[in-house]
Amino acid sequence: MRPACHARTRPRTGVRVPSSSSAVNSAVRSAHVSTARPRNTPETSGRHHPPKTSLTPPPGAGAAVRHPDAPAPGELLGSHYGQCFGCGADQAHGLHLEIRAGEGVDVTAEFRVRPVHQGAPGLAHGGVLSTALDETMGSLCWLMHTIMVTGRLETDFVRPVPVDTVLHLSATASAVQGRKVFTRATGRIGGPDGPVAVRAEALFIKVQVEHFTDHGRDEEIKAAMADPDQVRRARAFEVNP
Ligand SMILES: CCCCCCCCCCCCCCCC(=O)SCCNC(=O)CCNC(=O)[C@H](O)C(C)(C)COP(=O)(O)OP(=O)(O)OC[C@H]1O[C@@H](n2cnc3c(N)ncnc32)[C@H](O)[C@@H]1OP(=O)(O)O
Repeated sequence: MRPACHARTRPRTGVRVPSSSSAVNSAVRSAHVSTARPRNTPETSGRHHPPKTSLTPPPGAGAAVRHPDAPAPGELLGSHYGQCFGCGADQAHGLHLEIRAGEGVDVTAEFRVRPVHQGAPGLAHGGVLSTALDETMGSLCWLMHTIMVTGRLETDFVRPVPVDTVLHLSATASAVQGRKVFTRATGRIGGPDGPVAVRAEALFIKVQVEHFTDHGRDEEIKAAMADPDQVRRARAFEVNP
C-alpha cells in the first residue's frame, strides 16, 4: 500500500501516439479543424523553457562539487536500478553500462554496440547512443550524492557507430545553479582518445525520491521499496548537505 505522503500529486501527462502511418492518417482525417488558438493548458503548451541557452550555465552558476563520500577515482559506480535500460544488469536488451568515477565530478564508461541496438543495418540507433550519453551524465549523481533526472538533452551525431564498436564515454558536470545541474559528455570510437562519434549537453534537475514513488507504476515501486539494497542506494543519493 502506498503511504499517503506518496500519493500521486500530479496527473500523468502521457500523450497517446497512433501506432501506424494509417492510424496517423485516419487521425489527421478525423481531426477537428478549428481556426481558434489552442487553449493554453499544460497539455497543449507544456513548460516554457528558453531553448539552447538553457544548456549553457548562467553567469551566476557555481562549480559542481564532488561529495566527500563520493566513490574513489576508478571505482565502479554500480547500477542505480537493476531494470534500468542504461545500467541495469537485469535488463536483457539494455546497454549494461559500467561506469567508473573520475577524479573530479566526472565519469567514464564503455558501451559495446550489440545487434539489438541497431537503427540502420549494422549501425547503432541514434536514440540508443543518446541514451548511452544520458545515462553516463545521469550517473554523475553518484559523485554529487544527489538524485537528478534529465530535463533537457541535446546530442550531436558526428560519426556513424557500427555494431560491435566500443564507445568510450566520458561525462562531466560543468556547473550547478539551484536544482539545475549542467553536464556534457562525449562518446569516442577506436579508444578513449579516438575521434568523437557523439557528444551531448544536458540539463539535469535535482529531485527527491518522491519523484519516483509518486509517478512510477505501483508494481515496480512496490518491488523496489521491498528491496533493501534498492532502498539503501536511493537513501545514499538522498543524503546531500
Ligand atoms: C524507490 C525508488 C528509488 C529510485 C532511485 C533512483 C535514483 C537515481 C535515478 C537516476 C535516474 C537517471 C536515469 C538517466 C536519466 C533519465 O533517463 S531521467 C528520465 C527522463 N527524465 C524525466 O522523466 C523527467 C521528466 N520531467 C519532470 O519530471 C519535470 O519536468 C522535472 C525535470 C522534475 C522538472 O520539474 P519541477 O521539479 O517542477 O521543476 P521546475 O520548477 O519546472 O524546474 C526547475 C528548474 O529547472 C528548469 N527546467 C526544468 N526543465 C527544464 C527543461 N526541460 N529545459 C530547461 N530548463 C528546465 C526550470 O526552468 C527551473 O529553472 P529555475 O527557475 O530554477 O531557474
